[in-house]
Amino acid sequence: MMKLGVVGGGAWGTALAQVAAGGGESVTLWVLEDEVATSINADHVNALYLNGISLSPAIRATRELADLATCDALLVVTPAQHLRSVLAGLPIFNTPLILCAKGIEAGTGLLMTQVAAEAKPDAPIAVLSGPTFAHEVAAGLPTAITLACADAVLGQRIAERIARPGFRPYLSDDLIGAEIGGAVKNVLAIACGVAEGAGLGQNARAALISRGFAEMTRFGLARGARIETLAGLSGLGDLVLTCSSTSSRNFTLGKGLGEGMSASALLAHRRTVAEGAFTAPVLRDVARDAGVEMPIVEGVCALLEGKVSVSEMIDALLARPLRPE
Ligand SMILES: NC(=O)C1=CN([C@@H]2O[C@H](COP(=O)(O)OP(=O)(O)OC[C@H]3O[C@@H](n4cnc5c(N)ncnc54)[C@H](O)[C@@H]3O)[C@@H](O)[C@H]2O)C=CC1
Ligand SMILES: O=C(CO)COP(=O)(O)O
Repeated sequence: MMKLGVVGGGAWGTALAQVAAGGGESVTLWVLEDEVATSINADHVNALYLNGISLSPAIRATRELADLATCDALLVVTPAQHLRSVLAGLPIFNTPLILCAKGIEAGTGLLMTQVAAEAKPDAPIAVLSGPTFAHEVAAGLPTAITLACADAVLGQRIAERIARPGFRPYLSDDLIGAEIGGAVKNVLAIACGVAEGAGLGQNARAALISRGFAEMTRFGLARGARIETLAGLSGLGDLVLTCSSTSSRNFTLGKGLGEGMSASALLAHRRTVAEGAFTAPVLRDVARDAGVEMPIVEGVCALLEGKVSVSEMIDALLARPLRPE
């Protein structure tokens, strides 16, 4: 039995630890905050990030990255902007890393697989991504997810280790496709939240999802992703989920913007992560460099940066030249 560790004790890391411990196997979960470690080890809850879920007693929280050194594989679930620093502190070399963050690194424009390859060049890499609200997964509700791994044998071993009756990984070897879907959909979910907050109606949301998917596809294909991955769980599946629900932090951030609040007010003092706010400007920049048109992403950036009002953002999208679909 593969001994799994989890790096990151936010909502998703905790939910994945719950999945990994689902058969009673012991799981070590590295967390940043003392209070999270205490709450998990003493009371089997993560009151800060995943309140209301009873966790398996087989999950042991630690604040020492060194405690993960004996694991056979690690689910890495830090926010995207902290991946590099946390990997740098991990005392492992060739332990397989299953990357679960959804974002692009600010400053470098690198995807999570590229950051991991720089930080741990000898570690085999997999990507786990899909339409997966943490609280539903932790509660055991039915969920399907993409597990992308270049090494088919390793991918199969990981899939068998994490599969549960209600948690179904689908295997792929398209790591780039799997990670691009998750990174881009967060930015598009902000746009859909804006439409909701501004009361623009359901037609507008469907248009943003469809035209957003066209942007995701253009960007993904330019980076070597495969269309079937983008149209699968980790792309379109996650886009639809995140663009349709106030359970999404990104959608909720957009809703606040659409209601007229500023990004700085909405992002100040928040503990949980809305990855799209960090990914939007770097995605815009790498897309521009690659000559890929992403008008919805451009609009979200301008709104986050306070350069346009909500109505100016919407008007700019509606005033674009008519063109074939
Ligand atoms: N919550 C969800 O439903 C899902 C989240 N994800 C992805 O998982 C990743 C983690 O998100 P969540 O678990 O939801 O986080 P969260 O929003 O629940 O918690 C924030 C996390 O950031 C950590 N953090 C803050 N400062 C840090 C630092 N300096 N170094 C390392 N860690 C730091 C906190 O300890 C905490 O674990 C994100 O990329 C997110 O997009 C993916 C699928 C589902
Ligand atoms: O990635 C997610 C669901 O698949 C969670 O979305 P949010 O980060 O917007 O809450």
